[in-house]
Amino acid sequence: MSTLARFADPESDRLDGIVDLERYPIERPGSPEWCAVVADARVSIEADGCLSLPGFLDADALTDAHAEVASLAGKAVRREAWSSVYARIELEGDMAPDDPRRVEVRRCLGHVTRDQIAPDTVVARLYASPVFKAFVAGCLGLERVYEYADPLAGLIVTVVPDGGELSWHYDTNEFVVSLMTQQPDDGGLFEFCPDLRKPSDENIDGLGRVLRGEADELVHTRALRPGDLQIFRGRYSLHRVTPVRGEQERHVVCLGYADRPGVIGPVDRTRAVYGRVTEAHLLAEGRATTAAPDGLVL
Ligand SMILES: O=C(O)CCC(=O)C(=O)O
Ligand SMILES: [Fe+2]
Repeated sequence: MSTLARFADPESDRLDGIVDLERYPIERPGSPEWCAVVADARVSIEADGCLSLPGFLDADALTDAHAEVASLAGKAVRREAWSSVYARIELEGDMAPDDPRRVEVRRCLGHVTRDQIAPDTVVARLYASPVFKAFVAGCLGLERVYEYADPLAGLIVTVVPDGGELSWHYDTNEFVVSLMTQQPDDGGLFEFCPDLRKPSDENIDGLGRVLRGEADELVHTRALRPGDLQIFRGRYSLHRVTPVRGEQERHVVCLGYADRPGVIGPVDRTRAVYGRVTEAHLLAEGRATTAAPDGLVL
């Protein structure tokens, strides 16, 4: 498809040429084939909060996505920073130094943010596609999902170089769909503790046990491969990317969605994680900064 044709309709319903539709026939929401794929997906997501769909991308789309993401990743600044699992410095003021909510863990990676990703790239087209959103909603048992309104974090590439990692954390938005475009030589595994926190229950004890390495039985591991899609409840399941080793960086695209419109990351967290904020973050700052509708730290 020509670049102009793609730009003309960034919300095109067509997923052919992006998704391997023979393996995952999801282009007609509600059809018997769609319902069968979604029913299987729900079983996995209910089992441990994380669904993996191997070989989701069409082979040519994966070649394009790999090249597009690698070119963007070349421009991403690698930053090392330490922060709590919430990265909410404003909330830590009165807590004891050994409170699990303020224990600092290491992040060392680069980010390509949504404002740097052109709308005609494979990943941006997938992200905005109404058919794809209907599929994600179906897998999660929801009527619909909304694009995460955060102008930086809504669509993001994590670029993890040799020696880099993304330690334990919770996300602000409910669901992340991740898509690997480049696998590292070694390491870079995705680890998660399904539903470690639940609406109205931060589970501080469980958090402390995981941070102290005393809860291996709660930790699940997934090794993604290029072209695989993963759907994951990152707001409730503590998760991390283990250290990467070797020359080849790890490139993963995170397509963020929420269960309601207008979700945007808080200013302090956005600054801690991405090193900058936008006007939209500053404008949203007047809203509640400590709790979301589910009673958890935003
Ligand atoms: O790179 C990944 O697999 C996950 C990234 C992640 O958890 C995040 O960016 O919040
Ligand atoms: Fe995350």
